[in-house]
Amino acid sequence: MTTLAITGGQVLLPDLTVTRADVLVDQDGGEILEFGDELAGEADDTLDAEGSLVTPGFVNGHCHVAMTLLRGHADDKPLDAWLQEDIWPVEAELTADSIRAGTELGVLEMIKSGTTSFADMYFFVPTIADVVAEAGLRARLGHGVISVGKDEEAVHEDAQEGLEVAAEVDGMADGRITSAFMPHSLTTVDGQYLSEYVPKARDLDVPVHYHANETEDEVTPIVENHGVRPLAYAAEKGMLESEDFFAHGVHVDESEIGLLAEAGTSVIHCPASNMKLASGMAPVQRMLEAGVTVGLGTDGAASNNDLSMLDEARDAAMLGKLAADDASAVPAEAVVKMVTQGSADAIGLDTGRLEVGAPADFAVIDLEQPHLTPQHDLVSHLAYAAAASDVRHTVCDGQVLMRDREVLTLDEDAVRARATEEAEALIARADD
Ligand SMILES: CSC[C@H]1O[C@@H](n2cnc3c(O)ncnc32)[C@H](O)[C@@H]1O
Ligand SMILES: [Zn+2]
Repeated sequence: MTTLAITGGQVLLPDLTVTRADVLVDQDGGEILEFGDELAGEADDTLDAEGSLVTPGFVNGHCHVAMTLLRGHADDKPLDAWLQEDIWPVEAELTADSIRAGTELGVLEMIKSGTTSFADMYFFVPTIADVVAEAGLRARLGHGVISVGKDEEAVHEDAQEGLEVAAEVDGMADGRITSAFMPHSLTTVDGQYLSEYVPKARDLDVPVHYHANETEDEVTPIVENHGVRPLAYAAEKGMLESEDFFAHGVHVDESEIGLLAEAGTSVIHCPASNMKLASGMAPVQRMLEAGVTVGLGTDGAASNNDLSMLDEARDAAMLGKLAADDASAVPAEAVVKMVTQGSADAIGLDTGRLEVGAPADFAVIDLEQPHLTPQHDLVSHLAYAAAASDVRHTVCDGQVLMRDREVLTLDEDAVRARATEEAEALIARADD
């Protein structure tokens, strides 16, 4: 057995207490073996965590990772105009090479900011899976299916691709990659296709992931055309199972919160995207009180505009208070849970907690920084003060992906150069 010891740090436990301990990891099995003192002598390799906080690797519950190529391309518009005028015309020009370059850039940013797992809905998914496998992360991946603007044959091809891709990538990279069927949203995929293809996803035994209740404009047509709120409509379409998860949940009413709590369907809250597109404020405190599993996601880098889950945690706490008009709402403990166990549970990955036998996924945060001094409460620091650049080491499945801020699985300069080149070529094709 090959082992790794993370030594000298303070460790964040699942109950959000912090304890001084070394952590011993089985790198072959990718799991935590032991917490204790002086474990360096027992290990083949060590990672120094003196003056640092050892936390579970962060889990990004909703992303479109290759959208890093569109970061800063189109800002300051609401969702519909942004997608239709700026984003979709450029995405029509994406190639496998651009997706590879954008995904490499996105996973590089994730590793540098302590994210070890993510859920992703996009195009050219086998290429995304290759990059995830090489970079060493965990991910639940799916092809985004859209019916609007397509003839019937094209929609069937798209939905079929969604199923085939889910079957193809599930279990790749020694099980670090899993999949889902991913219809884009309740308004961009016509009901007849949801009725036909969601049961086929059940036959594959994969969850369903989609966008829902993001803007008022998305709620109104469903109420008008189907006579029910969007999540009741989702339930009619079989998309409200306990393994399913959807992004946003901004405009949900009490009846829908009740449906979610009963069904066990999870919500991925994306506060930065919701603020930037002015979509609204999700009732996160209400959903938590009702027992809904809430995770956190960045959404794509074009509506955020970064992939840092520490930023997302702080945004969730701040926005949650504003939404509830209550400073005690969505406290530090809640967002630290959301960015670890909450997102992991929501997207159905067995990670997000540091205990013996759990997957060896870590972010190690350097606490010896002015903005993290003094250290009254490390959970408070994680929620409100720590930044992506404080992440020292990142470990996923027992493998060191970043050591002392050097990413070991990707060549940072080459990734940035390729992404710059591919992003410029993509925009040029779209402008032609
Ligand atoms: C069909 S692949 C995914 C699709 O979703 C688009 N997208 C990015 N951000 C959002 C958002 O906040 N709401 C809805 N759709 C979004 C992305 O550009 C892809 O086209
Ligand atoms: Zn999204």
